[in-house]
Amino acid sequence: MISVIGAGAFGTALAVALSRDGDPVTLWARDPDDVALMQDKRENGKRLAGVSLPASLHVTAQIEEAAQAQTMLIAVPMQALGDLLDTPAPFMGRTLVACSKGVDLRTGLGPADVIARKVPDALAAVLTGPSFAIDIASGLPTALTLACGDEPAGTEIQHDIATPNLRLYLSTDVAGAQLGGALKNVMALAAGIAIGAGLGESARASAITRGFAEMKRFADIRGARPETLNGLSGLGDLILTCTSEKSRNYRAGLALGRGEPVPGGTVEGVATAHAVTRLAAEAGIEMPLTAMVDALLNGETTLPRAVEGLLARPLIKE
Ligand SMILES: NC(=O)C1=CN([C@@H]2O[C@H](COP(=O)(O)OP(=O)(O)OC[C@H]3O[C@@H](n4cnc5c(N)ncnc54)[C@H](OP(=O)(O)O)[C@@H]3O)[C@@H](O)[C@H]2O)C=CC1
Ligand SMILES: O=C(CO)COP(=O)(O)O
Repeated sequence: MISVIGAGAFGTALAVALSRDGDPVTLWARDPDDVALMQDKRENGKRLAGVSLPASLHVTAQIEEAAQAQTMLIAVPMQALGDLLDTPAPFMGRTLVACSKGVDLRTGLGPADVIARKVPDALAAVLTGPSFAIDIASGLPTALTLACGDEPAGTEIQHDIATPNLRLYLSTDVAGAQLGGALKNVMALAAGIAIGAGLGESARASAITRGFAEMKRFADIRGARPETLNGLSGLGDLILTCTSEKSRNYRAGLALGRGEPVPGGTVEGVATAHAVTRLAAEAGIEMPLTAMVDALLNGETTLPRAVEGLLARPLIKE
């Protein structure tokens, strides 16, 4: 049996997709009132309105019920993951599949690393790649990366989670998979800024391409394999998120570029830009786009100054 921890848009979408064919799935939400409403309406009106919850999907606010599953997909925002696992009992000895995309501000770790640190006896894996919650919930074809350091165990998880419309590719590069998903959100902010500020689609294409170079540079120093960044978890998700207004990170970038307030809610790239700017500086590598996004978000620069600074950088080899 599978359970999903966190009934946001993504957790709900995964739970719907995995239970659609009648398989029992438990979805855990922290708020009992939300759970009562979901049970009553058979819909998560707060986070994924318009999608019916299949009959075999059980919603609960009791973490012990979710812990009856051997495989638990954890889909809470990145900055909430560490706190959630501070009560490790329900998660011990389980297979924990991290679905968050980001870098933990406090530790600089990715989601699988946070799991490994907080629940050392669990088997940690990462599910990531190009996938809007609504696409998954609607049963549209989606291909994702399932990364697990233990290849035989990863193969089992891959087969447990895959559905006819949710195709999973296996990787053993956990570091690369979790970084691709985190860093592409920062680049989606940059791409949105370019369009929002009226810099044009050519500028956005440059931001995506040079952003990808930054992603690979950072991933390299964190021990990721280059081919992982070229796959679904890196390039695949970068393309999706930098080109679609369904992305919250891209929309936040659009707002920033237009000089409007950045919308609230789960915009993972904001904290990731901050964490990665610090980590890159400590490691002595250049990440100019990431640093620009972070500085703009923090009000440390203005858009004209940021663009001028990027264009005035020394001319280098590609
Ligand atoms: N939406 C998408 O298309 C995709 C999202 N993701 C990733 O999934 C993660 C979650 O995103 P998403 O589902 O969209 O976010 P949402 O904003 O839709 O929902 C966040 C959910 O997390 C819950 N939550 C927040 N803090 C805690 C906490 N401390 N303990 C328990 N639950 C908590 C919220 O509960 P409450 O309602 O009570 O506040 C809410 O149910 C992110 O890292 C995101 O990058 C990955 C792929 C696609
Ligand atoms: O990760 C996602 C798609 O793969 C969702 O992107 P946003 O968090 O920007 O909405």
